[in-house]
Amino acid sequence: MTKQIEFSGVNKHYGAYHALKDIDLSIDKGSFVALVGPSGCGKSTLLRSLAGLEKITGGDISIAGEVVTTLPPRKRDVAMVFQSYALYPHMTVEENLTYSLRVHGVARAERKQAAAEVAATTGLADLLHRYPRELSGGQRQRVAMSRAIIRNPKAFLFDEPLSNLDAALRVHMRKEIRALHDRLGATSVYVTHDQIEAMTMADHVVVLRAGVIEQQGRPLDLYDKPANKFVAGFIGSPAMNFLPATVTEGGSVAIDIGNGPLSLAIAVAAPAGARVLVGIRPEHLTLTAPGEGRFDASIAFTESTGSTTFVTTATTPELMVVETGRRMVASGDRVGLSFGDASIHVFDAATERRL
Ligand SMILES: Nc1ncnc2c1ncn2[C@@H]1O[C@H](COP(=O)(O)OP(=O)(O)OP(=O)(O)O)[C@@H](O)[C@H]1O
Repeated sequence: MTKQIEFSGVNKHYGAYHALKDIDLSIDKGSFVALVGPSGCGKSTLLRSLAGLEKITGGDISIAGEVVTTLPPRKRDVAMVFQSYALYPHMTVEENLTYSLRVHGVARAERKQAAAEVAATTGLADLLHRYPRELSGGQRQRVAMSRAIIRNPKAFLFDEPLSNLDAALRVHMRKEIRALHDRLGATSVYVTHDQIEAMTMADHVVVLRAGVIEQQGRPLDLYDKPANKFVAGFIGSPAMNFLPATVTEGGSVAIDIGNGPLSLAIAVAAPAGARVLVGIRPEHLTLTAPGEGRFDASIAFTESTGSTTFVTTATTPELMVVETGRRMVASGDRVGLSFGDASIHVFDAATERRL
C-alpha cells in the first residue's frame, strides 16, 4: 500500500499546553481514516496540523511523499470540509464551487464544465443557481463537499462535517460521504467524536485521548480487542460494563457480584490476588430465569426502543444488558444473567491495559 499521509513524532504545544504527544500515524492511499475521541483529545488539532492551519512544534508531516511541515495550507493540496460548511453566502452554488478555480485563473468555460461534472456526481445539478440560504442543511453539506472535490486534492479532510444535521440526515450523509470517497478513490481523514460514525464509515480508526493515540486499527479489531479500558469503554454502544475482580490461584478470574465470587473459565497472565477489571459488553449479557444464569440480579429499570430493550440491573456496579426484541421484564423483577467466557475482556486494574 502506498502511504499518502505520514505523521512522524508530531508534537503540538499551545504555550505550555501539550496538545499532541509524539503522534506516529501512516495513512494508506485510498483509505478512509477516522480520528475519534472525547472533547479536547486533540483530534481537530491533528487534522488542522495536517491542513497547515496549525504549526506543529515537533516532528514531521508528509503528504504524497513530500514533507509539508513548513508549507502553508494552500501549498499542501488538501481540501477541508467543515461542520459550518464555510460557504460564501453572496455566491450561488456554482460560484461557490468554482471559486478556487477562478482564483487559480481557470477560464470561465472550463469552470462551468467542472462545476457541471461535480454537481452531477453529488446530486446538485438542479441547484447550481441557488444561494446557500436557499438550501437545506444536507444540500449545503453537499456543496461543501463538491467544492472540495472540484480541486482534485491529494486528501479530503473532514472536521465533524455532520454535527449540524438531524439524526436521520446524518445517517444518510454518512453513506453518501463514504460512497463518494469510494467513487473518487480518495484518501479521507475524518474527525468525529461519534464512535458510531467512526466505526461505520472508516477503514481505519484512530482513538485519541489527551493528545495520545490510545489505539488504532480496523473498526472491528478495536471492538473485539480493545487495548485498554479507555478504548473498551469508548468503542461500542451502549458502553462496556466493567466489574472489579481478582485473579485466583489457578490463574483464573473471580468476579465479586451477586451471590458470592463467580469464577470464570479463562486464564490471565497475572499473579494470584492481582486486582483486575472484567469487561462485558451489554450485548453479550443475556437474561434468563432466576437460577439459570451465571448469577442472579434484580432489575433497576428498563428502556425499550421497540426493536431493542436496555435493561439496567440493581447490582454494584450496575450492569447494562441489551436484548433484541421486547423483553417482558420490569423494575424489581428477579432475573438470571448469562454470558459466555469467550466474550470477556480483562484489564489490569492499575494500568487499565488489556491482559
Ligand atoms: N489555540 C489554542 N490555544 C490553546 N489551547 C488550545 C488551542 N486550540 C486548542 N487548544 C486545546 O488543545 C486541546 C485539543 O483541542 P482540539 O480542538 O484539538 O480538541 P478536539 O479533540 O477536536 O475537541 P472537540 O471535539 O471538543 O472539538 C484542548 O484541550 C484545547 O483546549
